[in-house]
Amino acid sequence: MSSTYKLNHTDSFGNGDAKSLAENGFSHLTSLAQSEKAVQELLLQQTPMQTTDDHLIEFSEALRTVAKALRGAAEGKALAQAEAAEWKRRYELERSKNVELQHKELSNGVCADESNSQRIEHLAKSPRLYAQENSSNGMERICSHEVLQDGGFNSFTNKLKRKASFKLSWGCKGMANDQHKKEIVSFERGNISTAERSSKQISLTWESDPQTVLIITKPNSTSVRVLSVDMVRWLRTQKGLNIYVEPRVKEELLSESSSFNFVQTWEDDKEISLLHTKVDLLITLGGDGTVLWAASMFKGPVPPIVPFSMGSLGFMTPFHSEQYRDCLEAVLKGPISITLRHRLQCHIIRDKATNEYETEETMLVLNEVTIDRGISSYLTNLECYCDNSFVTCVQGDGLILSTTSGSTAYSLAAGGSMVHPQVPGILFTPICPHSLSFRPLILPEHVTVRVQVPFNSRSSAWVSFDGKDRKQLEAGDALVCSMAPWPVSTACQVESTNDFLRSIHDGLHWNLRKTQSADGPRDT
Ligand SMILES: NC(=O)c1ccc[n+]([C@@H]2O[C@H](COP(=O)([O-])OP(=O)(O)OC[C@H]3O[C@@H](n4cnc5c(N)ncnc54)[C@H](O)[C@@H]3O)[C@@H](O)[C@H]2O)c1
Ligand SMILES: Nc1ncnc2c1ncn2[C@@H]1O[C@H](COP(=O)(O)OP(=O)(O)OP(=O)(O)O)[C@@H](O)[C@H]1O
Repeated sequence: MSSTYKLNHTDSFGNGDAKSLAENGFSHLTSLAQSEKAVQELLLQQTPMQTTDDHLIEFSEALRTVAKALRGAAEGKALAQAEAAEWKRRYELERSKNVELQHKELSNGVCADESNSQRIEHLAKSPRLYAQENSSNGMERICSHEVLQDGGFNSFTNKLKRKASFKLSWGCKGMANDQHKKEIVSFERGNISTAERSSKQISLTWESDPQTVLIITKPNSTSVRVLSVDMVRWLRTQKGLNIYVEPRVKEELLSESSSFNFVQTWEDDKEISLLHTKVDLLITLGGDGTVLWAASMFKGPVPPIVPFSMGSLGFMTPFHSEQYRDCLEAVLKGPISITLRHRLQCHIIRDKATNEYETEETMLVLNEVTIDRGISSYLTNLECYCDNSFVTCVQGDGLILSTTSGSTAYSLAAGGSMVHPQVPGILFTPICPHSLSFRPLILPEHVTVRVQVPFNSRSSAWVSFDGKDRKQLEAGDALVCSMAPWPVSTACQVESTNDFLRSIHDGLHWNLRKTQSADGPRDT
């Protein structure tokens, strides 16, 4: 029988044996006393000038050690400040949302019972904890719309608005029982085994009928414009849905016919920030850029997206516009397979910021965040850390931190691997590194990556988010990046893996080669 053992988390310092430590400590003391004696004997033999030089060298080494320690402490502080600011931002966001809902409820005259008010109080104090408690109480529904959107108090918010609810379930294609089984790691009797895989094909099943659809369209395209007119009319007359479009599109529709005045839109950013509470389904008409654009409008939870291909490549747009009616019929009925695409949340910490709350607005990316040399002709010099551990210094044109969805975009062009979008991870791909040994990395999804422009950098660097919103990073500024809690779910044509393979075959002609003919030399 193999021996039994326990798996434990250990800290990075390790916990050595106390006895051997004491012994080591004793032998250190003895050797220290001996070396001190040796140093004294040496000093007696030396001239006064030599002694002064030695002292100066020793002193400068000590100063260097202190400077190194101070730099380490400053780096640790910057990271802690970034984290504190992010938590504060989330806390304020949740709190203001809850207070707003509470006010709405009072003004609607709905009498909140005691348990609801306690829950609101609890949420306002500790939104994240509440969401976790709620989502881990052994229910089969492990990732519900309500949990992502409202922190779990759906019965209360249902009184305030009408949103279609749905559930996500993890299961194998074709399996009758698609109930999610948690991944179980067992280490009984010294044997480690996993019972279930955590990430299976995900399907979305509506629990109540979707009622509101948002349509986002690529601008300046006649075919998109023609299709959007037809689709809006069909969704309204045949499906009786409420429809939101961008202000530009509403104008286009009204210029077509005044009968489109039922179409809704928004006026400012505040209204955009509330869209996720009203919209059940998001339809995009365009290419991958339109999907990126639509996702970037949602700084928090994103409604499920049905992307129609009206561009040239369409990695994330599996649906054909010609059959849009059949496709939307199927989606509105459900269940549908989805790809849950992770996003990265990024924020810039300015060296000039005087306190930890002075971070800039958090940016969410579906493809990647890129730090490059911009218009500068010098090499970028970027110090990279992963959870406080030094990774490397990028010297080249720049660095791409990509999601797995973005692995087939810019990261691919820079030599990164193609990764199935359902794999959670952060790709660390250099752009033209001036080194023969810089291979791209894939980091696990739970890490925080920090990229800093060193104080002695010759030039500044530039950040862009999904290829947009360029910002300058001066010496001393840093970009902090981690996995966002709000993924983007896109409907699949068949299912996630089939769609991914189809897109790399059709879009990139991956590994296309004429098949070798059967005639010719063979192994005997
Ligand atoms: N050298 C490069 O390959 C390069 C350079 C700059 C930007 N980009 C990519 O362009 C994206 C912005 O896209 P856009 O449409 O707004 O700009 P765009 O109009 O310049 O199009 C960029 C191209 O990248 C494709 N693309 C976008 N996301 C993709 C994905 N996840 N998988 C495969 N291909 C994808 C698009 O279909 C399009 O053909 C950026 O996020 C970046 O990934 C690539
Ligand atoms: N609703 C929108 N409002 C403003 N800009 C948009 C919108 N939708 C898309 N864009 C921008 O338009 C550009 C082109 O969009 P998209 O990539 O969808 O079309 P495409 O270039 O024809 O398709 P493909 O990328 O497949 O070749 C992108 O830069 C995108 O950011």
